[in-house]
Amino acid sequence: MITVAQALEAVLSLGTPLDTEVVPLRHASGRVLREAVTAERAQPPFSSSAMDGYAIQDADHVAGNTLRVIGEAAAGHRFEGVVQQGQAVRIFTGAPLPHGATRVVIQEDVTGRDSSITLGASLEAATHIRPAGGDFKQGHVVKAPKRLTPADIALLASMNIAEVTLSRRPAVALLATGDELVMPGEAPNDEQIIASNTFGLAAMLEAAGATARMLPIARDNEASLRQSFDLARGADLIVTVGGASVGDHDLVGAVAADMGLERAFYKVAMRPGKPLMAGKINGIAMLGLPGNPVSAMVCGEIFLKPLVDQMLGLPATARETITAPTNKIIPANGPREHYMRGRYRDGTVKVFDRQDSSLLKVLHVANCLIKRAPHAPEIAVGAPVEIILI
Ligand SMILES: Nc1nc2c(c(=O)[nH]1)N[C@H]1C(S)=C(S)[C@@H](COP(=O)(O)OP(=O)(O)OC[C@H]3O[C@@H](n4cnc5c(N)ncnc54)[C@H](O)[C@@H]3O)O[C@H]1N2
Ligand code: MOO
Repeated sequence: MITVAQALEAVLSLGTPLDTEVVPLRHASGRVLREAVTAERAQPPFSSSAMDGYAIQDADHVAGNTLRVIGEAAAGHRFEGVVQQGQAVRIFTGAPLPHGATRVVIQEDVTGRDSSITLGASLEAATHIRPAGGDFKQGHVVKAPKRLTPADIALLASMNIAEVTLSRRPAVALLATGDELVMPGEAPNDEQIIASNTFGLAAMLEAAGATARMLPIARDNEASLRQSFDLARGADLIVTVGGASVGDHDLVGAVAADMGLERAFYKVAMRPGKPLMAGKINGIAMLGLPGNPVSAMVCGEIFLKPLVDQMLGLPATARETITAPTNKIIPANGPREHYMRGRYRDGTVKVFDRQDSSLLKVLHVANCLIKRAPHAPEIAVGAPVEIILI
C-alpha cells in the first residue's frame, strides 16, 4: 500500500487549475481571485478628519485660545477657503481637511459653537488627521491567487474594483452507491439507511469553493453504476462513495475500469480510508472514497480539499498541522497512518475513546484529526501530538 503522502501527490497530479471568469465583486466572497488587482485610487483620496471638531492651525493649538469659526466641512462637502491663524472650520469625520489647517481639535475639547470657540484647558496631542493614501496608495496591489475574505471584498470595493477575475468553480459529481441507501426525507424500509455521505461531502465541497452535483444513488449492480457514471459526464471531478472495498457487492473499481478508468492507485496505508482509489476516467479526475461515513469525510479532508484548492489555482499542499498536548495515553500505532477524531480546546487535545469509522456523532463533536504516523510509539499524557483542524 502507498503512503498518504504518495497518495496525495498522485491525487494532485490528476487536477489542473481551471479557467477563469469575470464576476461582479458582490458575488466574489469565498471564491479564488486569479488575477492581481491594482488600486485605481488612494484611500483616503485627500487628507481628512478622523473626528468631529474644528480644523485649525498648529500655532493656535493652545489652551484657552479663542478662534473665529469661518465655515464648515462635512463628509462629501469640502470647505473651499483657507484656514488662517486665529480661525477655525467646523469639521466632521471624513470631511476633507481645509487648506491651511494642520490639525483637528475634537469638539469635546472646546466651548462655544456658532461663530467662535475657545479651546479647553487640556488638549489632546493627536492631530486627528488621516493623511491622503494613509490606508492605501493608488497602485496598491492585491495579489493572486487568493481566496477572498469579507475583509478582502471591502478592500477591493474601496479600491473602486467592481469586477474581479476568479477561478471557475470546480463542478464535482457525487455518486453514492449501495442497495441499502435512501435519500434523507424518504421512507427507508427495515434494511435501509440514509445516504449521509454525499450530503456531508457536498457541504464540504461547497465550503471549499466547488459546486456539488448529487447523482441518483447507484444500486449495487453494474447497470446502475454505469448509468450513474454516464450522468457524471461534464464534471471536472467525479467522487464515488462506497463500493470500494473487497466485498462481492463492491463494484465501483470494476465498473470504472470497464468504463475506461486509468487508475493511479487503489488502497492507502491510512485509517480510516484504506480502500481509497483515484485515477482518470475519460479524462475526468476521479476519487473513489470508502463508504464508511467517517472514512469518506476524513478522505474528503485529506485529499478532496487539497484537490479542490489545486483546481481553484491555489497552492495545493498537505493539510497544515499544529502540535498540542494530548489529554490521554495514545497507544502505539499500527502500520497505517491514523487520523483520530478529537477536540482541540484551550491548547489541549482531547482524543475521543470511540474511533470506529462509522460514528458520525463522534465526528460531529470533533474539531480536529490527530495525525499518527505509521508505527508511531505510545504517547504519554501531556506529550505533543500533531493535529489538523477541521
Ligand atoms: N474483508 C474486508 N472488509 C472490509 C475491508 C477490508 O479491507 N477487508 N475494509 C473495510 C474498510 S476499512 C472500509 S472503509 C469499508 C469500505 O467499504 P466500501 O467502500 O466498499 O463501502 P460500502 O461497503 O459500500 O459501505 C461501508 C459502510 O458504509 C455505509 N455507507 C456506504 N455509503 C454510504 C452513504 N452514502 N451514506 C451513508 N452510509 C454509507 C454502508 O451502509 C456500510 O455500512 O470496508 C470495510 N470492509
Ligand atoms: O479504512 Mo476504513 O476507511 O477504516 O473504515
